[in-house]
Amino acid sequence: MTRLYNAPEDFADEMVRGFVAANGRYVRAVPGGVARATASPAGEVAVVIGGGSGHYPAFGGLVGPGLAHGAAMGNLFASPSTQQVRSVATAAQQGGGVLFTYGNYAGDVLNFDAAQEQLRAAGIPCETVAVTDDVSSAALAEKHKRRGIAGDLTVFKAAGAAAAEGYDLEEVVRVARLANERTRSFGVAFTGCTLPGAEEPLFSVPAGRMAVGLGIHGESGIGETDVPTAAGLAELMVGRLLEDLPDGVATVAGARVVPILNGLGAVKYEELFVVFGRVAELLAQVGVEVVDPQVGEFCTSFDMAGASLTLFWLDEELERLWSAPADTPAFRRGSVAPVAYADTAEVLADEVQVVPAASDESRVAAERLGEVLALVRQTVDEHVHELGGLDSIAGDGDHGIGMQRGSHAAGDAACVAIAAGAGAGTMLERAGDAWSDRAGGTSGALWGVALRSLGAAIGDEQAPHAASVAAGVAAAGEGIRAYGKAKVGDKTMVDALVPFSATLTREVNGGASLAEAWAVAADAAVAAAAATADLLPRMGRARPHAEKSLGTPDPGAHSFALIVRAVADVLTERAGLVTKGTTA
Ligand SMILES: Nc1ncnc2c1ncn2[C@@H]1O[C@H](COP(=O)(O)OP(=O)(O)O)[C@@H](O)[C@H]1O
Ligand SMILES: O=C(COP(=O)(O)O)[C@@H](O)CO
Repeated sequence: MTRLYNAPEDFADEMVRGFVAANGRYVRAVPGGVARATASPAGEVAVVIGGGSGHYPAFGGLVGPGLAHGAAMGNLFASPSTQQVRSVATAAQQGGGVLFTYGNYAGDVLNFDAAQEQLRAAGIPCETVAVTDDVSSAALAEKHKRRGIAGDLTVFKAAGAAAAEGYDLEEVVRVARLANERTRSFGVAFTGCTLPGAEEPLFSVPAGRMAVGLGIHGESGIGETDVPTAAGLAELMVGRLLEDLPDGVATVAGARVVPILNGLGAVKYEELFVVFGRVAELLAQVGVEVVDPQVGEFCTSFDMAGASLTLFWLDEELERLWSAPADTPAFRRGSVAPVAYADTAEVLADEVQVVPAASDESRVAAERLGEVLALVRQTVDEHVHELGGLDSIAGDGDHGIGMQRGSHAAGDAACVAIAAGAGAGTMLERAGDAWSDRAGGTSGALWGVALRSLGAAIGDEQAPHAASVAAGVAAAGEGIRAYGKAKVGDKTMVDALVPFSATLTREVNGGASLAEAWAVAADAAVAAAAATADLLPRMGRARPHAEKSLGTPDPGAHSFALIVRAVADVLTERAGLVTKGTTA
């Protein structure tokens, strides 16, 4: 149970504020997360980490000399948005380029990759290493599909130390890849976590049973077994990790390894020490030389009761980098040389956004579309718990709160744009920016793409009409597919969007009004979303838990269908909004 919060939707923002207030010696707040409070040498490579909130000390707690230069801090269990990542990297970079490193999750990959493209276009060299240490999330042959869990730390630390030693970007990337290749983790859970404001944990494990192969977002394990003794758990974890040796480790005897026994939130340090006693014995029995073991909390999942073991297989260079000094809120070793505080006076003035000229009819249409966005927000509010519940079956339970944050931000941005005299196209583009910026995660990025594509197709000249709306929806669909790379049948929102768009275009081309065409298309989306219950997910968070999701519709397809259905009802009701063929 997460007991202490104000409004649940404000939890992540308030957490960051308090974290900065408590750690001003290490970090300063920047839009989107935190950057080092201390100055770094000009030309040093900046290591920028990040991810969703709810995993402290990942990610903000690992910012400081010898480790990360900045952390993009997303909403609870949702990746930071592209804007957040770009903004933190811009604040953290020192002229030597940027390494992005983070756990390998769909939302993080989408948003960090997009930020990387934007930074490169702005002339800032930028590379990425996604951490893939969780052996339970994919077979060794598909290591690139594995998730990042507590092994994030070894990669961040190696990269941060290399940057501090003056390695250039290419060399920092090499070291981060090597550390990732030589890091393996495996975890278990006894209970799921409960998000602030939620009444139920994201999953539960029957009494006396243990989920094996945990995820750090309240995803249940890949399998289940009886709860073993502490020694039995140590044997399970060490045994599993010794089956998955990294390339370059031919034999375990004589290998030097940093073990990290990580508590997920509700397992006590004393319990971890009991487990670790047996871990150390088992490693010694096979001839592993334990170096600088770590027992504590390094990547958590709120109040989840669980533990993971990471083995970091050192070579000479990695051992030197691991042992190098670091000074961050949550990870300290050795003593770092005294550092001055960063001069932040010049940083990050808000961009002034000028509203482009628009025709009168487009401005009137913007007001009507603003009402539609208010309806989207209301629809999401009414279904927020249902969406979270669907997402908790095989995902991370955040789809409701992510959609809520995004739709509220889009509605607010629409009001600001309308008040500033924006046309319909600009208003939708601003709403899309706000949606993706505030929601983060996969669906936030994709709804941002959708609204921006729709806005670009509609423009600020003419009032939207049935044909331009159908073309805009088709452009939104193409944008989402190009960005997210999902195909029909992968069990994503694309499964509802594609039939919706195809039906809308067909009906409009056949002469239906927008209201008539939208209603038929919404029926198609609702049916297609329901039919995703029979599919196995091939993309996103639900993929490692594919079988669990059978029988449950995809959350993103379902929310899409709810929204287009609600819009259909309003369009039909207010048919005055739409005139056949030409005027919306
Ligand atoms: N590659 C993708 N393309 C399109 N939609 C996707 C993709 N990956 C995931 N989704 C959609 O995103 C939904 C999950 O959204 P959300 O929970 O908000 O994001 P996250 O999984 O990042 O926390 C899924 O139910 C699915 O519909
Ligand atoms: O959940 C996280 C990001 O992944 P999504 O794919 O957006 O859910 C985050 O907590 C780990 O970075």
